[in-house]
Amino acid sequence: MEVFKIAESFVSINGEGKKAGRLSMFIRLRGCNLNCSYCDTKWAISKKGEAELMTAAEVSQMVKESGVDLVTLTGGEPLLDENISGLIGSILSLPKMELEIETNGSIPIRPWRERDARLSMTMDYKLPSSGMEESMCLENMEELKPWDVVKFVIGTREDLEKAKEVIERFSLCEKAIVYFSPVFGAIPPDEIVEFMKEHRMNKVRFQIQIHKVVWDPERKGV
Ligand SMILES: C[S@@+](CC[C@H](N)C(=O)[O-])C[C@H]1O[C@@H](n2cnc3c(N)ncnc32)[C@H](O)[C@@H]1O
Ligand SMILES: Nc1nc2[nH]cc(C(=O)O)c2c(=O)[nH]1
Ligand code: SF4
Ligand SMILES: [Mg+2]
Repeated sequence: MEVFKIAESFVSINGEGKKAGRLSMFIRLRGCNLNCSYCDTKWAISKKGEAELMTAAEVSQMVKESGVDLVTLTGGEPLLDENISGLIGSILSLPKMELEIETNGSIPIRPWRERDARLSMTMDYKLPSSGMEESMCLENMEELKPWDVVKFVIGTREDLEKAKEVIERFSLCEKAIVYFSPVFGAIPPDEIVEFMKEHRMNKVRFQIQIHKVVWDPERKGV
């Protein structure tokens, strides 16, 4: 029986993406293949370290008992787990359950594309200030569905220019929902809005991580 390394699980309001503001059950898997300069979850990058080992059936039972109707599968990098299909299937077998997967843009999303509109991807494009841009899997740009999100987490002016270039090169606003979000505390948020105004980026949405405003930004489990 496959087990998953759950670094933490909790119910909170969703602080990011198109379902922001709604209650969600967060399931954070351990282990990541990248090491973004700004990562706010560095403690979960290593495969080692504290984790609860749970089967897909145990996770879906926990979700069912939680009473929420949305799951955010995050990490670390959730798509790194070779058995992740089993966990996705198990969560989606719960009636009316919605599932969003936070993924870093370096892993092909194709294997999970044919499933169900209840499954959406929130996929990052890692910009220069992350130090991880060369790991981006550009084939993913052709796999996006209209209900997916592409998120640009922006730390510098150079990041803004690069995000604009990538949006135009892959016509991203025609393919998915596009967000700009500041690296928390790294760039004045109004600089991002001014850039959007200057370039009339009518289809890009601006977002700040809500949970970092509601709680101490360093706090885990929220
Ligand atoms: C911790 S990551 C886990 C999922 C996956 N590894 C990824 O990078 O998408 C979840 C989201 O938090 C964002 N994030 C991490 N650190 C951040 C920070 N300091 N400020 C803003 N967003 C951040 C990431 O860019 C990603 O969109
Ligand atoms: N409240 C809250 N919302 C979130 N949305 C995405 C998160 C993540 O770490 O992937 C996250 C998180 O860590 N907390
Ligand atoms: S890919 Fe996600 S979890 Fe991994 S280092 Fe970057 S932000 Fe952190
Ligand atoms: Mg987070």
